[in-house]
Amino acid sequence: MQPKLVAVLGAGAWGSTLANLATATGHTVSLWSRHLDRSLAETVEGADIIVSAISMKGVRSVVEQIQSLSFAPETIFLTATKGLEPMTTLTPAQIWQAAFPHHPIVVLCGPNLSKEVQQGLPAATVVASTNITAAEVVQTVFSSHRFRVYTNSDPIGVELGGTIKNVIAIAAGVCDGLHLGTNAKAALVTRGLTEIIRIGVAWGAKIETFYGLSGLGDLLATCNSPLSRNYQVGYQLAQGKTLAEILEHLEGTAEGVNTTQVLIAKAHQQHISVPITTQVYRLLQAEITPRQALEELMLRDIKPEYNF
Ligand SMILES: NC(=O)C1=CN([C@@H]2O[C@H](COP(=O)(O)OP(=O)(O)OC[C@H]3O[C@@H](n4cnc5c(N)ncnc54)[C@H](OP(=O)(O)O)[C@@H]3O)[C@@H](O)[C@H]2O)C=CC1
Ligand SMILES: O=C(CO)COP(=O)(O)O
Repeated sequence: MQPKLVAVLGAGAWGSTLANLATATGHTVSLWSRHLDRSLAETVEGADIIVSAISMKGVRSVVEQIQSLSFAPETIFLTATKGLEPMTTLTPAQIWQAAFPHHPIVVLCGPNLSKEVQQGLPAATVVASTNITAAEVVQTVFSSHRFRVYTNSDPIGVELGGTIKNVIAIAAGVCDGLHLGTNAKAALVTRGLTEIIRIGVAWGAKIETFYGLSGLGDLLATCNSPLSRNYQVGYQLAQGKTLAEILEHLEGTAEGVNTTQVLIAKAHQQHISVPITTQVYRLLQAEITPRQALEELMLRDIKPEYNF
C-alpha cells in the first residue's frame, strides 16, 4: 500500500498512541489538539484518513468545526472515542456519520490500554464499518508486529462494546477496592457482559460481536488493570474518596462516568434491565455506599442465568 496521509484529532493518551502506531508503519501523520499551533483545517487538508481520538465531551464541537471543509469522497473517518452523547444518546460514529453521510465511517475499539501500547507491548483491536473496504484500509495502516488489527462489519456492536464496558470497569474497580475476591470479580464481569449484550442487542448490535475483542476483550483488560481510568474511579470510590476528589487527580478521561448517566436514562426509557449500571449510577451520585451497592446486587430476585 502507498503511504497514507493520516490526520489524528486529539493529542491525549490515545490520540498520541494511534499517531505513533501509524507513523511506525510508514504513514505520514499530522496530529492536532486545540493547544497546538497548527489549525484544524491545515491538519485535515488532503488526509486519506481522519482519526478522532477526542473525548466524548469534545466530539460534537470538533465535528462542527470541520463540517464546513470539503474532503475527497474516499476520505475515511475513523473514530476511537468510547462514549455516548448526553443530549442525543448518539454514539460518536453516529455523530460523524450524520455530519459526513457520504463518507465511510470506521470504528476502532478493543482492549487497548494506551500505556501498554505505547510501551510496544503486543495488543489487538477491531476496526468495524459497514464499508468493509474502508475497514481494510484502516486495518492495513495500523497493523504491525505489535498491534494486530481485525476487521468487523458490526460498527454499532464494536462501538457499544468499548463504550459500555467502561461502566462495568468502574464496578470492577469497586469490587477490587472492597477486596471481594476472585469469585465475585468473575461473577461481576460475566454478568456485566450479559448486561452489555442486553443493551447492545436492543440497540441493533449483533450478539457475537460482544464475545470478541471489543466486548469480552476490553472487559478483561479494563476490569483487571489499574491502568484503566474507569477501574481507578471505582477502586478509589471503594476507598472512600468522593467522585470529585477522584476526577480532580485522574490522569485523562474516565468516559464511564458520563456513559453511566446516558445509559440509565435510555435504558429506563426503553425498559431495559441494567442492574449493575443502576448501582454504579447510584454510587456515582453518592446515593449509596459501595457496600450498599453490593448488597443490592446480591439480594436481587433469583432468576435463570440467560434472560437477554
Ligand atoms: N487511553 C486509552 O487507553 C484509550 C482511550 N480510548 C478512548 O479515546 C478517547 C480519548 O481518550 P484519551 O486520549 O485517553 O483521553 P485524554 O483525556 O488523554 O485526551 C482527550 C483528548 O480529547 C481532546 N478534547 C476534549 N474536549 C475537546 C474539545 N472540546 N475540543 C477539542 N478537543 C477536545 C483533548 O484535548 P485537550 O488536550 O486540548 O483537552 C485531548 O486531546 C476516550 O473516548 C477514551 O475512552 C480508547 C482506547 C484506549
Ligand atoms: O478503553 C480503554 C482500554 O481499552 C481505556 O480504558 P480507560 O478509559 O478506563 O483508561
